[in-house]
This record gives sequence, C-alpha cells and structure tokens, in this order.
Amino acid sequence: MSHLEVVDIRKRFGGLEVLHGVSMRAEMGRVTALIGPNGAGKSTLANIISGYVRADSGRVVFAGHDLTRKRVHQRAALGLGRTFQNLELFHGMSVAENVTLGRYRSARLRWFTGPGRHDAPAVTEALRTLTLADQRDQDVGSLSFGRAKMVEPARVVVAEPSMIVMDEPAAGLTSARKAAFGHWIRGLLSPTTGVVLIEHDMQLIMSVSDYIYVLDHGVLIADGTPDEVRRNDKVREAYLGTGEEA
Ligand SMILES: Nc1ncnc2c1ncn2[C@@H]1O[C@H](COP(=O)(O)OP(=O)(O)OP(=O)(O)O)[C@@H](O)[C@H]1O
Repeated sequence: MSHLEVVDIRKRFGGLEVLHGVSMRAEMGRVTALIGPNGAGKSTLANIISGYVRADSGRVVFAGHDLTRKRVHQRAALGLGRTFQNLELFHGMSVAENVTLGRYRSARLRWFTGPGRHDAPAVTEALRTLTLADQRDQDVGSLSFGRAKMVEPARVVVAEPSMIVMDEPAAGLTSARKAAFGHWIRGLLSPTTGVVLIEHDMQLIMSVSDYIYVLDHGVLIADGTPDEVRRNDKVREAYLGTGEEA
C-alpha cells in the first residue's frame, strides 16, 4: 500500500503533447529510475508527481492516498520529497540554515523545529552524510559547485520523506562525487523509504537502480531491471539517436 503509483498520466503544453498516458510504480526500499533523452518528459512527470504541475488526466497515488488533487504541501506532509534540477539556494544564509528550511516543508515536523534550530539531529546527520559538516556555517554562495549541489538533497531528507523524487541530483558532478552520491542514495533506502531518480548518467543509473523506466517523447518505451533495460533494443535506439549509450 505504501508505494507510489502514477496511472495513465497525460499532459499537454499548448499544442505539444508531452506525456502520452504514462504509468509507473515506485516501491519502498528501492531506487526506481526514470531515464530518457532530453525533452522526453521526465521533469514534467516529476512535477506532476510532486504537485507543481497538474496533469490533464491520470492519477497519482501514494501510500494509499490519491494525490491527484492535492497541493504541494499536502503531498509533502504525506511524505513525498522532491529535489529540483536547478539549484534553488538562499544566498546570504549558511549551509545549515538552508538545510534547516527543509524541516519547515513538512507540516509533520513543524512543531519540533523552532527558528534557530540548526542543530536538529536530522540536520547534523544530513550535513555529515553529504560531506557538508565542515561547511555548515559558511554562506551557501561560497560553496564549490559540487558541494552546493549536495545542499538540495540535504534539505529534502531533513523533512524525513518516505518517497524522494530526485531530478538530476548528480548533474555536473565529478565521477568520484557521483559514485559517493550513488552510495548515499542507496543508504537512504529502508522498508519505509524509497527513491525515484531522474538521471542522465548511465553509469550512476545502472549502479544504483533496482528498476528502470525509460521515457522517450512522452511514451514509456521500456521498463525492467538494469540488465533488462541495457539489453533492450528500443532503449539503445532512443539513446543512440541522441549520441548517448545506454
Ligand atoms: N511549462 C512548459 N511549457 C511549455 N512546454 C514545456 C513546459 N515544461 C516542459 N515543456 C516541454 O515539454 C517537453 C518535456 O520537457 P521535460 O523538461 O519534462 O523533459 P525532460 O525529459 O525532463 O528533459 P531534460 O532531460 O532535458 O531535463 C519539452 O519539449 C519541453 O520543452
């Protein structure tokens, strides 16, 4: 009952049909990846799951709740977390302050976190596991790109979500940082926590994912284990068309 499911989602922006009836399912304790060439509709689907964009039709169901008509904060309160493709950090505030803001996204936790509680155990733990502990009091604006990229996932996990949708969290990272981040993602998993990962880096995807959905031009062209997807001819074709290898 506690999985995330999207059922027959359709979305059109003006004359452009971006999602043509997409269905997928993400289980707790697993990394479920959503991959596909540029413009395939991955971020649009993430926005529909988290409530930033409304689908034209179809349903989003999480932990037995129909989220389709629920607002972003209601979805967050039910345990749905989301990282964004573009860094949305508050310059002029410290790393710890930026991360602490994530606690306020969750109505469930609001009572436990007063202003100035940058030392909440969840904040300290997120900073430690994402190697930001030494930078906790620095202005986020002074961080290197690689470290700044870790602030958003830290901000999301401190809300203690049970399903975390990550939109290209590793884009632009060095391969060493990507590998460490993949390890961190696996460490998030538990019987009550799952991850949906949108990512272009095939090495990262193949190493961290339990199950993969492949979207191309708004249509799911394949799904399966990393091995099944790697061997799929339609997937190879979609990626070879963009010059990338599956
Ligand atoms: N708000 C919008 N208005 C109009 N068109 C949009 C809007 N958002 C997305 N699109 C279009 O929808 C299509 C899918 O975009 P989307 O960002 O979901 O793809 P994506 O798979 O996440 O791509 P990428 O991997 O490049 O991030 C693209 O053609 C994009 O231009």
